[in-house]
Amino acid sequence: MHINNKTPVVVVTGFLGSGKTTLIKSLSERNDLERTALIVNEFGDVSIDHHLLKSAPEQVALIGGGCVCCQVREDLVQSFRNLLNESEASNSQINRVVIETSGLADPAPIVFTLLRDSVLQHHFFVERIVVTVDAFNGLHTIKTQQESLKQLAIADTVVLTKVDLVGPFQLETLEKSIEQLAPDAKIVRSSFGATSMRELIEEENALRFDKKKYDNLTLSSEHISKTRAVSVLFNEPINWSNFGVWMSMLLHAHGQDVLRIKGIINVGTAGPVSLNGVQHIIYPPQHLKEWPDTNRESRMTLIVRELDTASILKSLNVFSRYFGATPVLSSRE
Ligand SMILES: Nc1nc2c(ncn2[C@@H]2O[C@H](COP(=O)(O)OP(=O)(O)OP(=O)(O)O)[C@@H](O)[C@H]2O)c(=O)[nH]1
Repeated sequence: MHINNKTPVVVVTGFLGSGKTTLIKSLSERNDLERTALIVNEFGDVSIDHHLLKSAPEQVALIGGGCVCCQVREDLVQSFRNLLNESEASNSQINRVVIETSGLADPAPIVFTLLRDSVLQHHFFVERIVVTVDAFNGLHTIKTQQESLKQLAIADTVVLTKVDLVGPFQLETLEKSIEQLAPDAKIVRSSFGATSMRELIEEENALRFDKKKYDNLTLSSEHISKTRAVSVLFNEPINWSNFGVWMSMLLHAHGQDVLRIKGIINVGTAGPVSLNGVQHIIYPPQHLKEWPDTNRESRMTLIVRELDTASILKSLNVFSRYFGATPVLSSRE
C-alpha cells in the first residue's frame, strides 16, 4: 500500500541458499507480484537467479557482481531512479518494489540508501525486511555466519523455509533462537515458498517502518574475510556423470568451505540441468525442459570461504578430459 504517495519496498534477504528466490518465485506464481518491480542482486560474476525466475514480475533489474550492501550501492540508487523514470514515462504506477539481496548482504545499508538519497526518500519507503532462514541449516548458520546475524537483527518478518525437511523439535529449537535474535519479528513457516505477500507484510499492530530501529546500525561494508565467488564457464556440453564425480570429490574434501553452488549445466540434452547446493548438501538436480535464453554455455558459481581458487581450477583442469569440456574460471573476492 502506498503511504503519502510513496511506493513500498520489501527487502528479501537471508543467508546463501536459504530460499529467497524460491519464495519470490512462489509469490510471483500466485500473482502476488503484479505491478511489482524486482531488483535482484547476486554475489558472483554469473547471475543465475533471474533466469530461474521464469514467471517474472512487472520488471526485473539486475545488479551484477558484488553485494547491494557495499560496492554497488550507487547501482541500487540508479536502479530505483530508472524505475521512477520508467513509471513516469509510461504513466503507470508500480505497486511495490521487491529487492532480493545477495545471501551475503548486510541489509542495513540498503535501508540507509533509501532513507538518505535525496530523491528516493521522497518516493519510496521500506515496508518490510523479510529474512529467510533455512530450517534445516539455520541453527548452524546462525552460530557460524556473521552475515546471518546482521540480517536477523533488522528482520520484520522471518520466513522459516524448508520446514518440510525438519521435525517439530528442530523447528521449535530454531524458532526459540530466532525469537532471541529478532524479538520483534513475525515468524512465518513455509515450504517451497508457500505463503502470501499479505502474510509477509501484515503485522497484528500494523508495524510500520521504524527509522529509529535502524539508527544504531553501522554502515559496515565488511564481509567475513576470504569469501570469494568463483565462476566457471564451459563452452561445450559436459559429461554429467563425470561432473557429478568431481563435485562429490570437491564436497567430500572441502564441504565446510563451500557455502553455495549454483549453476545451469549443458549436458547435451534439449534443456540444461539446474544445479543447486547449499553448504555440503546438493539438491536433486533438475532437468529443465528448455533453456532460459540463447546462451548454451554451462555456467556455475561457487561461493567459497578459505578455499584456494587455484586448487579448484587445478582439479577442474585435471578432470576436464573426463568432462569433455574445458573450464574457464574467474574469481572475485
Ligand atoms: N526441500 C525444500 N527445498 C527448498 C525450499 N526452499 C528452497 N529450497 C531449495 O533450496 C535451494 C536454494 O533455494 P534458493 O531459493 O535458490 O535460495 P536463495 O536464498 O535464493 O539462494 P542464493 O541466491 O544463492 O542466496 C534450491 O535447491 C531450492 O529448491 C523448501 O521449502 N523445501
